[in-house]
Amino acid sequence: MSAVAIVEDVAEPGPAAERRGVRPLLEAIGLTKRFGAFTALDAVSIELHAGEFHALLGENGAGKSTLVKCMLGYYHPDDGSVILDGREQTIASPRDARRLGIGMVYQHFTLVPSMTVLENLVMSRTEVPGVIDWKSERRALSQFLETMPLKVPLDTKVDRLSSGERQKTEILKQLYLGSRVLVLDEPTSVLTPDEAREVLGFLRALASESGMSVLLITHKFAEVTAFCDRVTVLRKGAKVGAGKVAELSTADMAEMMIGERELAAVPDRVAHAGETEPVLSARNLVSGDAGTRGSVAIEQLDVRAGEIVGIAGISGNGQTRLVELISGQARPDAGEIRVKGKTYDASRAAAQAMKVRCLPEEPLRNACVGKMSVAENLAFRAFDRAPDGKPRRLLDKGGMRRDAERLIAAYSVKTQSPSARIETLSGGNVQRAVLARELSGETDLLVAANPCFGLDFGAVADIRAQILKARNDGAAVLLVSEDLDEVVALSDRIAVMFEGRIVFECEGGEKADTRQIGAHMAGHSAAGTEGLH
Ligand SMILES: Nc1ncnc2c1ncn2[C@@H]1O[C@H](COP(=O)(O)OP(=O)(O)OP(=O)(O)O)[C@@H](O)[C@H]1O
Repeated sequence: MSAVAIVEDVAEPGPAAERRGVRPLLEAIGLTKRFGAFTALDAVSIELHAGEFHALLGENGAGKSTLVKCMLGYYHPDDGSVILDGREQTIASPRDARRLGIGMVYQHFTLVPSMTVLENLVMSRTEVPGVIDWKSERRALSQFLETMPLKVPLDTKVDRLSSGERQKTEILKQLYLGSRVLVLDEPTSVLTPDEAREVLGFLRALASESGMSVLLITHKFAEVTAFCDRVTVLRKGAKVGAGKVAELSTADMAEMMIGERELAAVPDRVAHAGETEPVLSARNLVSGDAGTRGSVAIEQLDVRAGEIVGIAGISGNGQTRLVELISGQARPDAGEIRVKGKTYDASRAAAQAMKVRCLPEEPLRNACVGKMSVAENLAFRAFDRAPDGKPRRLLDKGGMRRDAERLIAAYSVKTQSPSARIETLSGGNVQRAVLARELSGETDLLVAANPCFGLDFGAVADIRAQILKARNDGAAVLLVSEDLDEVVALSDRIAVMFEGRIVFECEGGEKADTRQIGAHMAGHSAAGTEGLH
């Protein structure tokens, strides 16, 4: 057995539960879920006590989402039971879960963008009257919100909210619906560090005061140690450990998650000779009306071979549009993008010829066809070319499968087989698959948007190593990330975007002053607006 013995889940309650008695509020016993011949969840049990903040850890594909989906009625487990308040429950649908007070906040938003916060909250109830008395609904909601330290504007349409406000609305929605068990799937990935502390601190306090039980799926050990009472760890669909957070070190938890496997070593940064012509240059790039959410107004942005330029910014400040413009998902209203000195129209042919590769946000939606196989998705860049680069008329299915097997092994993509539909992969494994496709072959320009979003720490090490390797091999890398630590760690230079413009630039790595960068991200400076060049 490894140095970290499997910690028996001794049904010991967390501190708040100790006050309230030992019977768990919710208990899942022996949950098993199979997809065909594949067992995604193998007799997993978990106990959530009243007032407890419980972390659920595991690598990408370990079965965390499958477990909570079984508890919430999205999946019907093949075996096992869910017990609430000591009574076995049949949770056949999410509606049943909601009725029982089990709610979930997803990684992706479930609010209706064209409706206001008020309308969203009212319409989310299980029972909505045929005729809604909006006046009294507003009064009730305002009173409810007054008791909450998290603030959201009731009359604003959701599509006008920042990511942080949307996330807070999702959480408030669950509290408004009266959830007694709240499951959160990586809630802080769209929040700034301050917002993350605010939200988790609030939920921590609320759990202790009200007896609500919170189950937090996270890849961030800092959140587990700062906020959680107990932890359950899954590996390959099985429970491999559980215990009190206070009695476990980060290393213990990491070892439970991955065993004794070594993490990828991040390569040293290779120095490149002198100033070169930029590989990517954007001039006077405009998209959308200046100052509106998500618009872009960049005078100058250059990225040279062998460097990583990191774009830091709070979500909604134009970074997503910038990536869309470079990857061809959107057209600029004005301005120009050049790659290696030539005008770049971001067509598939141009991307092929200029060796431009892109890992967009939400890769399953933006870079994959979910119903096609992993092998087919991995072949999107190359299926119509022979190895010598000549056009190919007939698909080489055998070759596609061999290439897929090679990439799946090289990038440790967890899939049942190359022919599995890519939408059946866990979120982190879709991310790995797309990066495997984009980094195979020669790359002169790599655009990576939030490349480590939702990835476990082992995968983060792998992906960061791959990006640095691409840079060391001479690629120009534009890294757009909402994770400031990631931008600082990986970038040679950093540009901060605020309201569509580049408002600040500085060196990356140890020389970066994160407080100063943070202030510019929040728009707290009238600093220069020159572009990065
Ligand atoms: N509908 C499905 N059909 C087939 N396989 C599935 C399906 N849903 C999940 N799986 C498989 O079950 C396993 C567990 O996936 P799950 O999404 O629960 O992992 P996870 O721990 O939540 O990962 P991540 O951290 O990447 O979100 C994965 O191997 C995944 O490919």
